[in-house]
Amino acid sequence: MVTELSKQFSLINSWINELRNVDIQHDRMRFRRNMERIGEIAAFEISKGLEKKEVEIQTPLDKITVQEIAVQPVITTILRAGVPLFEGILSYLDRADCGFVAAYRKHDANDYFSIKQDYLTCPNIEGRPLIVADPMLATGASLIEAIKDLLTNGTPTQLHIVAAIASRQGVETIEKAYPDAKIWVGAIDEGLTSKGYITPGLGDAGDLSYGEKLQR
Ligand SMILES: O=P(O)(O)OC[C@H]1O[C@H](OP(=O)(O)OP(=O)(O)O)[C@H](O)[C@@H]1O
Ligand SMILES: O=c1cc[nH]c(=O)[nH]1
Repeated sequence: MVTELSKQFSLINSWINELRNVDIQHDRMRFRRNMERIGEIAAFEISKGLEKKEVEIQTPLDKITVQEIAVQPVITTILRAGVPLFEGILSYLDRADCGFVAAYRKHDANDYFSIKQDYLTCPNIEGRPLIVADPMLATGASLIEAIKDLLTNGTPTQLHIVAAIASRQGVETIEKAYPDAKIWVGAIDEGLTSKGYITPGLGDAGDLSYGEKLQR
């Protein structure tokens, strides 16, 4: 199931507009903060579907029985572009555990690329909700590789994928690979270039957050 968070107009539309706008997106602190804000909204939406439990707390005046998250999720991301979106999610789901995957596009002489993954560190996800943050769901190849590896750490109760911008093709690829996943995306764009860039998209999320990388 996919939820496009900007479909119903709200503040999130303005933040996505700023991520895309060439006159604004090079303000790196604002770019990262807008990614974080999308992560915060996604975390809030995800929290509505988390399993709840009843707990009793003591106020200064009385006891009260309230609802709390029953099982804390594990929040994960793909380095490096995913970090600001991840930080936004973690700032709301602030008792979660966290995991990290490093993946990059390795280009060949014809500029075709494959996904190279060389780092995974993640707590046990058995019986817990798993959230995977990846700001740009382009072809979906990075997410598929990352999730495949993450699932070696246990079977989650729920799988949530959070992206700021996704291509229609990327969403369909993930839906096919993980039909039970809940996909939370800021906006879905129709285009994907031959080099795997979302159009109109926003360009390179990692470079805009942290500086232009040297090609490997
Ligand atoms: O859906 P895909 O086609 O796999 O592409 C999406 C990947 O591209 C982005 O990473 P990028 O390589 O831009 O990040 P970096 O700057 O952190 O290397 C993004 O964070 C995804 O991981
Ligand atoms: O459009 C895209 C695709 C992959 N990675 C990005 O940063 N942007």
